[in-house]
Amino acid sequence: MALLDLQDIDFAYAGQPPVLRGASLQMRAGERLAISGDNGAGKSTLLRLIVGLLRPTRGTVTAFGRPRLHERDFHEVRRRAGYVFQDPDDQLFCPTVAEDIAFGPLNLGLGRAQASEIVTRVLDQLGIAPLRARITHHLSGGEKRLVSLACVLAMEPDILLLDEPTNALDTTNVERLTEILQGLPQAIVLVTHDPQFRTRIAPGGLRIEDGRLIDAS
Ligand SMILES: Nc1ncnc2c1ncn2[C@@H]1O[C@H](COP(=O)(O)OP(=O)(O)OP(=O)(O)O)[C@@H](O)[C@H]1O
Repeated sequence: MALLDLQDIDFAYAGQPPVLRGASLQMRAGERLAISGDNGAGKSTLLRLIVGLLRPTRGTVTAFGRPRLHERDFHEVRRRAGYVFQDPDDQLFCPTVAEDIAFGPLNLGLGRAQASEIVTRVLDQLGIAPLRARITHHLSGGEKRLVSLACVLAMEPDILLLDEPTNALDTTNVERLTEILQGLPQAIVLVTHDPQFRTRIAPGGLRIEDGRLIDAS
């Protein structure tokens, strides 16, 4: 079964020319796929369509074996597809790092103690345990990005949707992130402008050109 199956997607923002025109992609469990394309080509738009933050004007989004049409269909998709936004300030909204990471698990109905264990685990996994009690708003750009990833990993998603995850990271943290992602079992859709990072995470790739996804490998 494909985790994701997008068929012939058209999309335009209101009053704008089309961004996507007949875009299709399939992803299977554990697969890694890089999406490249010029600035404004529609990469972030494609990720938003996958999780239902936007709806196509034509074409179908099938995720985890089911067609997804209505808002209620996308609740499960957002739980199982961990989306790390391009801008961490769109992702982080709690006063402290620990609260931000615990938010998703608590929302799923886990108890305080269990959520706290998850916070410890993902902070350790990303090597950012000292950030636990920090005020999110005061973190550096790179720290925020790692905390965004921690929030998503805390939900144990089946697939990660990563929008420019190396933005604002120094060389050491890019290296650490590369090793972490290489070691994860999840499928990954990776949007990045960094060719070296792309090659190490997702050798196979697609490129958005004129609204279509074409083979870039
Ligand atoms: N909310 C919006 N309303 C109107 N137009 C938008 C909106 N969001 C994005 N766009 C436009 O849609 C096009 C695709 O944007 P998108 O953010 O998907 O590109 P991208 O490939 O992710 O670009 P980048 O590499 O610069 O991040 C761009 O021309 C952008 O200006």
